[in-house]
Amino acid sequence: MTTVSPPPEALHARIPGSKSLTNRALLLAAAAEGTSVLTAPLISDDTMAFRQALGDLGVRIRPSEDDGAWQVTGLGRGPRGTGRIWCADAGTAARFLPPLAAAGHGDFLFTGSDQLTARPVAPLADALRRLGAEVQTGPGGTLPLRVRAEGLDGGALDVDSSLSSQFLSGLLMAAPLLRGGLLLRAGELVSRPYVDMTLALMRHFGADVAEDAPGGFAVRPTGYRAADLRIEPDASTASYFLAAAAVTGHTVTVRGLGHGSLQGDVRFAEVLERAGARVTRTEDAVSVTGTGTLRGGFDVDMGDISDTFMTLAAIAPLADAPLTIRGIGHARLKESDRIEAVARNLGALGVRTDTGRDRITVHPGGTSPARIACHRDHRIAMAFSVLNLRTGNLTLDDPGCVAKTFPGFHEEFHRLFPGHPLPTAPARTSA
Ligand SMILES: O=C(O)C1=C[C@@H](OP(=O)(O)O)[C@@H](O)[C@H](O)C1
Ligand SMILES: C=C(OP(=O)(O)O)C(=O)O
Repeated sequence: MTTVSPPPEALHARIPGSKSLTNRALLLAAAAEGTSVLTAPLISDDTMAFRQALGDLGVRIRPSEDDGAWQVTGLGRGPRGTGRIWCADAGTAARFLPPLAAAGHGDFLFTGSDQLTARPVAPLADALRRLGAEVQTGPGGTLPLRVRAEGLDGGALDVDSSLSSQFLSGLLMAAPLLRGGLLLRAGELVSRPYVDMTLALMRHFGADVAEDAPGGFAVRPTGYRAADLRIEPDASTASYFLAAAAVTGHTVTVRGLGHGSLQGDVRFAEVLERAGARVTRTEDAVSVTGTGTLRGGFDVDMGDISDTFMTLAAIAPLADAPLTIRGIGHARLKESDRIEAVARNLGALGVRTDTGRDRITVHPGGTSPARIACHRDHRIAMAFSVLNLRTGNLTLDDPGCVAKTFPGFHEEFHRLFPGHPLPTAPARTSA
């Protein structure tokens, strides 16, 4: 990757804030002593659900005087009380909030949509039980999850992080509130860059956390102190705009995602580079320029950046040779079984795919018109919108599902690429 200035003719994509940074910052500010200001937070279904849930746990969050920033007045401890907390579709809420509640005092019932209820929380429930909280889950270790707690002493714990890194992130963020701190050991760990993001934000809010050995974390019982944070644009969302550059031959620049980004998904640009696109990164921005063709014939492990695998898989039929994406077994446990959902949708277009437990191979070709089944999964809607810039013959069965992370996706995509149709009904917006 070269580090020269982005080309002057670039289309500038206006990418909203990172969901993962917004929800972490909300939680850490909520647990901190004092008032924190979060600038440029994401406003979408997932972050509004998280914000509402913290409000229900007694945290005061209000708009600041200027520019849509949020002022969060922290509790300086875990929450106290009794109540039912709605997590909607947000995996981050279901996996980050129960450990915070367990570090507080009371009786909390976490519930969510049918989609979220189908996703696992058992490893988190087990970990909280071993720490001394009283925890019940629904059938098969899913939501609803009930936590009764009188604070936690802490100790040492192995955490099963093979299905999702969110269990580890949730426990890590609660750890400074435990009476004796916490030693956490993750065995097989998926989505590692999200854990690094967790550690960086915990330190920003004053925590003392060290990685003593690979996958072994020591957290001291310091609590948190308030801190201000500007939220970076969402790198997973940026992937659709950068991929659009790659397949259309335009240059797209995203400001705010430069060298120092805290998000692993910025590395999606490197995958596009392997596929033949020109990529530049500066201190402040990433730019991708398409070359008109997409190079296939390679095999890439996207286990660390699996939210972006569908962005590549959806455009892979345009490549000049088959493409294999590996390491993505955990993507079967997200808003949809993403390997299956991508394979079926590509199949409907006439594209050949081979799938395995944790991989997919996409073969070139196929241009039949199709109605894409979104499975209420925002990333399917956004990924196939990129392919449609080239094929022009796809429709989405649920364009509004983009609201989970980017309610204004269709408008911004249309602004940059007028060939992208605006949906007749606007996306649901919870703001
Ligand atoms: O911690 C986070 O903010 C996230 C972690 C990832 O989940 P997994 O760890 O389940 O892969 C990612 O897919 C999700 O969108 C956000
Ligand atoms: C998997 C995702 O979300 P979450 O796990 O936070 O619900 C996602 O946004 O792709």
